[in-house]
Amino acid sequence: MPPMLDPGSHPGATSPERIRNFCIIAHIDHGKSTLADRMLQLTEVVDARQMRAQYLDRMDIERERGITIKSQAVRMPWQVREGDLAGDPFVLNMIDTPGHVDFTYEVSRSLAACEGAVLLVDAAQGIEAQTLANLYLAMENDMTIIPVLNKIDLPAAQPDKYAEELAHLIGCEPSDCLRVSGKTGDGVPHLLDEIVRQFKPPVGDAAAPTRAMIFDSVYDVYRGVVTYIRVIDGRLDPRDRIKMMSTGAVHELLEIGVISPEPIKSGGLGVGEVGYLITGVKDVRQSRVGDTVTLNGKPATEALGGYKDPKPMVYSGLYPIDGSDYPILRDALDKLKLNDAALNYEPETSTALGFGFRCGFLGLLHLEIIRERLEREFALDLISTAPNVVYRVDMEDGAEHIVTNPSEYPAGKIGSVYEPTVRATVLTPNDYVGAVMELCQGRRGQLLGMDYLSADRVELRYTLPLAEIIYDFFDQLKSRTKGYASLDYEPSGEQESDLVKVDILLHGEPVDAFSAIVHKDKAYNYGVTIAAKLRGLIPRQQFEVPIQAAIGSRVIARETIRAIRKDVLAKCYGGDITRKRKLIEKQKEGKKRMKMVGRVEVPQEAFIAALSTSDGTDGKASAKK
Ligand SMILES: Nc1nc2c(ncn2[C@@H]2O[C@H](COP(=O)(O)OP(=O)(O)OP(=O)(O)O)[C@@H](O)[C@H]2O)c(=O)[nH]1
Repeated sequence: MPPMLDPGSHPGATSPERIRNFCIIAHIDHGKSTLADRMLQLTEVVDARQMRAQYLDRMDIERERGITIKSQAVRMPWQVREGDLAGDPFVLNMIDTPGHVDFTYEVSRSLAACEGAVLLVDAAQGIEAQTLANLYLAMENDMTIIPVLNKIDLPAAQPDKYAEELAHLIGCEPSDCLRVSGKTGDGVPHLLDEIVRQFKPPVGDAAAPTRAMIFDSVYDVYRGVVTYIRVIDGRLDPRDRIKMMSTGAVHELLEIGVISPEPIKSGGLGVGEVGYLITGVKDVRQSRVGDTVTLNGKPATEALGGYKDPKPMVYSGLYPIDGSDYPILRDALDKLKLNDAALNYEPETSTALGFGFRCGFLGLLHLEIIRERLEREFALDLISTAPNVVYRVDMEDGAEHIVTNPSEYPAGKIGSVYEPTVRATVLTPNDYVGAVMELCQGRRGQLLGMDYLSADRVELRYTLPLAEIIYDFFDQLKSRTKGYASLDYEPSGEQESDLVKVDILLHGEPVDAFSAIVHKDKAYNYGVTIAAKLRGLIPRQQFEVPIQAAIGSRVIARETIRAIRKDVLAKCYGGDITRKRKLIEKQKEGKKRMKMVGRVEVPQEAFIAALSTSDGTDGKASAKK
């Protein structure tokens, strides 16, 4: 018998029965990237020499923070080692999914490109909130699930205990849960065999008009946008003219191929195959996640389901600390936008902070990532205003306003105000249920339900206003449960709430950067805190300066900065006029960095200090879930 051709080297010619498309889903830090690395090594896609930890996490920020932001797809050849299929060559496409709530939509598209999911659980930690959230997503997509306990090499691992829990959750036998160590590689070959055996091959119609789903697209400086696709029906070949079904835009396919783990050009991709394509477009907005690619000459009539436009959930103003950096910030945002279809921004000006941009993000982590990239890749020093959610305001006269910036809150007779809500799942040991409930109730949460996953682990489900989560909710949750609780949430629409806009006034002038939309019961607290903070930060002036917090024309809190005259000439006796001049010049220099709010001079540092402690984003812990 002639030797079998390695199917991994023949993209475009692999029959669907020989393909398995899968992803690994896990709670953060349960070892997904480490397991993926081991698979790359065992399938000899990467040899030991090239291997570096977390091969698939490309971005520096990802590697440093140990989180996965952009999904990738790798093609790996695998010959089953044991049992009935032993010796048969298969192609495994591993699709990496981002692990954070901000990117739930991208996760759902990655899952839609697979038939199976490896549900990975740390054998020393057990099931966590994201394990559940990901499992539910996988079930909604009708995927086959292989439960796997990881890190069995750890002395603290309790695989028997957690196999029971997992089996109970999925409805299988504890013995169906595989046991592996991504670190030592133990059990991983067996897992690869089971992936072939348990996951279904892709199904599609090779003769039908081509339909391929985009599950990721990234901008590359040299090659333009690289789009990751999974072919559902028909096939795609080099030089085809393709059409994006959501926009109708037509492009020529300049290159098509697979990632293994570097890009390899191919003669085309057929039913069930996963790979990349390049058309020369320069903006990821022209190649959107969830969209369907078809052929211009023989287009499909119906797009694949599930396409959604990314919608910003959280807004914040970004300002350069040095006003002359504004053009650099603008260019930097233009560049980042090429790689990020969810990033939104428009110019705005603030009395306190000068010229900047109002930016829309998918969530707090997304905000932090963008801010960090701006600071790191473009050497910008930035200040961001406290993040806020998007409000819908219905006026009594029937007009509707969408408010993304508190300073644009409409004046006049307001009928009702709506705010976005999330459905949150908290998993906690039994002992902390009281503490978690207290926290959620304090944040205006409504309990939806509570389940015992095992004797000592409880799942609590709440509806919470998104605005209450984006401050320090996660940090509070961790500190009240000694780090044992985990959180996951997804958008769940909007609710009418009793919200008011609180303005902060300096000597009667509103300071836009501190305006906030808050619940009526929390307005007083917000006003008092900000007013007290500013009093400590703003230097005395030659006249008395009241700091007030107000709702409309009603003042709810007040602090006063007493008057003082700073006489720089006080120590200059005698008539040395040149020295006096020098001192006055020096004082003028200092004043240039002052911002004028009405008649009050405020050093920009005061605003920066007040903002950096009033926003919840500076705690690094909030980035990780
Ligand atoms: N002892 C042991 N440690 C492991 C194993 N697998 C992963 N780790 C460690 O667990 C930590 C998290 O592993 P990652 O692979 O980064 O986890 P991840 O799930 O990809 O994390 P995110 O990308 O942040 O979601 C790292 O410090 C790994 O070295 C294992 O099998 N045994």
